Amino acid sequence: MRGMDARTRIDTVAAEARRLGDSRISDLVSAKPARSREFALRVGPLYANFARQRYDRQALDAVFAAFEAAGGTQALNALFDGAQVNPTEARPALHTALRSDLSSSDVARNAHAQACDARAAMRRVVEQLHSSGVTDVVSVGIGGSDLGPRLAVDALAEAGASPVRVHFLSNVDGHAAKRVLAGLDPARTAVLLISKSFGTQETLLNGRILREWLGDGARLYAISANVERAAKEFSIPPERILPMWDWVGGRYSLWSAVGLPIALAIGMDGFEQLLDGAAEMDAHVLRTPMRENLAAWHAATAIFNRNGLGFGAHAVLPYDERLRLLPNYLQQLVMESLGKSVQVDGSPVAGDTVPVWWGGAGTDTQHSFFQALHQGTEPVPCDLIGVVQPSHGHEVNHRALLSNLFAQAEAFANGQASDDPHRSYAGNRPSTMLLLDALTPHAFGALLALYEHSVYLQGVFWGINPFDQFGVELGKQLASTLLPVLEGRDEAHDNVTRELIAQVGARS
Ligand SMILES: O=P(O)(O)OC[C@H]1O[C@](O)(CO)[C@@H](O)[C@@H]1O
Repeated sequence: MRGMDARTRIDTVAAEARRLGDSRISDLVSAKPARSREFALRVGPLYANFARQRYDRQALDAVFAAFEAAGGTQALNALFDGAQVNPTEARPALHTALRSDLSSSDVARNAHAQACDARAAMRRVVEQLHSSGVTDVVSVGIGGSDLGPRLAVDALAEAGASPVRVHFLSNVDGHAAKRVLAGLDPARTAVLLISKSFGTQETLLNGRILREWLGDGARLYAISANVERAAKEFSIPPERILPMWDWVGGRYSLWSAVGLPIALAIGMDGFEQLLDGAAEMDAHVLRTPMRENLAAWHAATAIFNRNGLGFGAHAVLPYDERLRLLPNYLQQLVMESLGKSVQVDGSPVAGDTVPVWWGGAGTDTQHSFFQALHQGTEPVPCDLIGVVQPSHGHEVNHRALLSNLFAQAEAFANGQASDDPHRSYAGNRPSTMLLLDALTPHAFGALLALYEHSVYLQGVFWGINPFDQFGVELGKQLASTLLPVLEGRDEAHDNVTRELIAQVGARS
């Protein structure tokens, strides 16, 4: 098994899916009643049930063996130790060092020490802003410098609990700035410019709008790995710039000072609980054999559904309004990490990699796209996510919410036969159920860390680098060449683009 290449790993998974043939989820469950318990794991506040997937123990074990053959355990150690797991950019990816101290390597220890210093600086900024009379904070950033903090604030902030309201501005579309600024008072607003590179067009342009709008630069802060550029272009003094590092990927950065909007919204203690939850998942993932390892189960499920069953989409369906932005966040985490067609050595991948990830919050989405999930021609495997204890007192609603969550999972798996083909449900549609005890910062941190580690293990299985994102560069380069065309200073080189820009000229 050892040294098995990616092609063989994928073939192994496909062979297991073929062996299982048309096995139905309902048959797998009824043949082995213990499956509903045995295909479930708990890590702290997070429970996961995989009984309604279309594999059996033998298939799962084959995927775990393939993970091991791909060097999964060593790869996890390499990640935590700060080895160069991002070889195309010659960097480690030490997001784990931002929240846990599980490796004794010098690189990881040094990173953890820097993270602790940055956290102390964050605490000072939070105290300063909470006691400054500032009522609103606008966080300007995009991608990994926006989606994680935006999700966490939406999920965890209780209205009125913080002295400041936190707003987010990401899109280069000026309507976004117009909307965010409407109703805000520049004299009582602070602005955070968050950009690892400080070279991102959207953030620089929005940052300039905000700096001008603020008038007084005294309430302008930056979080960046490019301190010089932040200081130079926006004249922000060093004490108002918090660090980032090239050893943290943007989409893995909410645990760093990039999470300042979170700390402002839920308090620094809440932010540290978030880190503790992620650290609990880190310890579990690093120390637990594949067969009991929640991230390995989650990754194996994704691999089986993609390479075994050939499904091209995956839905994230949180049954909690507070997690409505989770699909947006996971789209970047998963698709920017795993949307690759070449292996680390540059050779083509051996089979399909990431499917399309999408989704939305239940029960709203039941009334929009669930029709396709139940009766569309291709099953869409999904993660259904529920929260056991709500933080509201509307118990009847909460029971209704949970009844819908469990009902959908049952309907996906079991379907329902009918003589009328229009009213027939094929079922046999795989789903994983994730249940959080409550949506605390700790549980939320554990959930996000689970996804990060699952993504990493999927990358290891496919032999790809989950930490680069060169695919986003071409569009950025072309946009920069088309800017002078839109300003009438150059000609477009592509015929269709030239025609489109002529339309803009004629109508504006
Ligand atoms: O934090 P920065 O450097 O502004 O980058 C923002 C985002 O842009 C990307 O590079 C993709 O365009 C993401 O990976 C990153 O999170």
